Amino acid sequence: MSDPGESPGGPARGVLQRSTMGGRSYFVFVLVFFHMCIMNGIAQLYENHNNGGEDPDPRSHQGAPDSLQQPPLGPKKPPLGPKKPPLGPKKPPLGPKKPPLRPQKPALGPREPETVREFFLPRIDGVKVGHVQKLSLVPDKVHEMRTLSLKPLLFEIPGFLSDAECGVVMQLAQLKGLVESQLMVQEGQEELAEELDLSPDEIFSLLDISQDGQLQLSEILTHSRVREGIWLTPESLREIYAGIHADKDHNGLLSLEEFRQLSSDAFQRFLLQRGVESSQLVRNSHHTWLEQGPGAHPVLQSVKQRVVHLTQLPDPLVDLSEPLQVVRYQQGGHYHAHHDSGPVYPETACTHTRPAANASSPFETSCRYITVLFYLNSVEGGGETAFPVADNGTYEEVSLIQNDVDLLDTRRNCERSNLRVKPTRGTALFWYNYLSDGKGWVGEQDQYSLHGGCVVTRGTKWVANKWINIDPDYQRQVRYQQLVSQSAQDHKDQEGLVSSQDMHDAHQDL
Ligand SMILES: O=C(O)CCC(=O)C(=O)O
Ligand SMILES: [Fe+2]
Repeated sequence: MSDPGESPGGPARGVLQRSTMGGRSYFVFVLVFFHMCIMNGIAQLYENHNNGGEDPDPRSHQGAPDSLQQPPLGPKKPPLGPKKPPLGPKKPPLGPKKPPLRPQKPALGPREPETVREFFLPRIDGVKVGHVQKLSLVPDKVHEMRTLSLKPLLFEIPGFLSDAECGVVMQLAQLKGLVESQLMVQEGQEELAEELDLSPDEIFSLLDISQDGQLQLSEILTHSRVREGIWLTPESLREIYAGIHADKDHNGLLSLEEFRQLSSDAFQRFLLQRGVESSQLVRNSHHTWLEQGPGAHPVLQSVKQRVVHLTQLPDPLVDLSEPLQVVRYQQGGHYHAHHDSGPVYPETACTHTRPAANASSPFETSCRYITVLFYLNSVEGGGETAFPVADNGTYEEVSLIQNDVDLLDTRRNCERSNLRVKPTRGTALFWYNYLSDGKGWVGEQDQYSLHGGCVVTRGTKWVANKWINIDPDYQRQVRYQQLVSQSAQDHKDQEGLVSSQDMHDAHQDL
């Protein structure tokens, strides 16, 4: 499954308003349950945890960081590269296994219609779990980067940030102000639901994975762990069943007959009236965003530059990514397991390249190719980052919840995760949310990159996320960068600052 932390359930208020009686009510129920079940399997898969209603930050709702949404595109962003030196020489050595920045061009398969790829994303070789590579990220210091898993490709770099830098980032975040990371009621999925045209029997059949004519709790939860932003557990689902008299024969299962009789009014009313504590949400934290471009605090700029070196990506890709997200969990805080970015489908639009998209798409995700997670403090108790299925032999969605044990539940089952990283101040984790497509670009989502923040049992936990946004659609990424560069250029030209040669040189990196 993809990120459970985003608007999977959908439009409680809208549905309540619309639900009347009889056939209409039934139809609405179908929509509601479709939300619960199918939209989580589809729409949610398309989006990432910060799109949709959980995140009150406007840049999350609308997709892109403020600086990327404002036309013209680039005032806050540095120009894309007219003056940049070639990519290779300025990168620090990463040890013997460093992949070439411009490997031999692989066969491209079906010929691409517009431009041939001229750029190949570097991808660091993990070699094997436990492998250590030396990095020179800053002068006079050698960092060690240890491979923690190959699925996902995940590394740990102790001391990536100094104690003082961690302090500055936390202070800047506090100065800016943190907001709750999750809104209760998710908006914006109603129209999507109305486009759906499935009968209750069809929905039932889709949910009934084992095809035994009964819906088990795990079959419901596999498709929808989240309702109204609330993390559903087997217990809470039983409570809902009891509250709306769904399970008439009290056998813990929903038959088709029981399923057909469910009323959406009752279901919605139960959830909304029950009242919710923050511990029952998908995510229980506060966060803010810090820009890292020119004019930002030197520490933030320096961290960004270090990320460029770490990832070996060209500056523009990092510059045009989301700002730094700083997150604070208070005692009792958590973040259930999720993917930072959604899977790739032809219809998927990336938030950051939306200005360069040809057509509007109903599905949007942040397209976070890489996550760099910084621990800004060492946590007194709990708060580990869990990777439930890291290096698992297989990834099976249905195996994530078995016998009432939900591996994605970081409040209860973190200790069952394949990998847990204890927060240590200054350490950075770094992983790829996507595989390579084998042709030097972004491939499939790496399902093994599921991760979450375990409940903080003592003290406060501070982390920061640097997400590197890259569009799996190479052409769209190129178009977007050209657009940004052109926009920045237009600005400069108006001010008489640059020559046409500079314009010509733009985007040589991509
Ligand atoms: O808090 C953690 O350890 C993980 C945070 C995370 O996954 C996120 O913010 O996306
Ligand atoms: Fe995450």
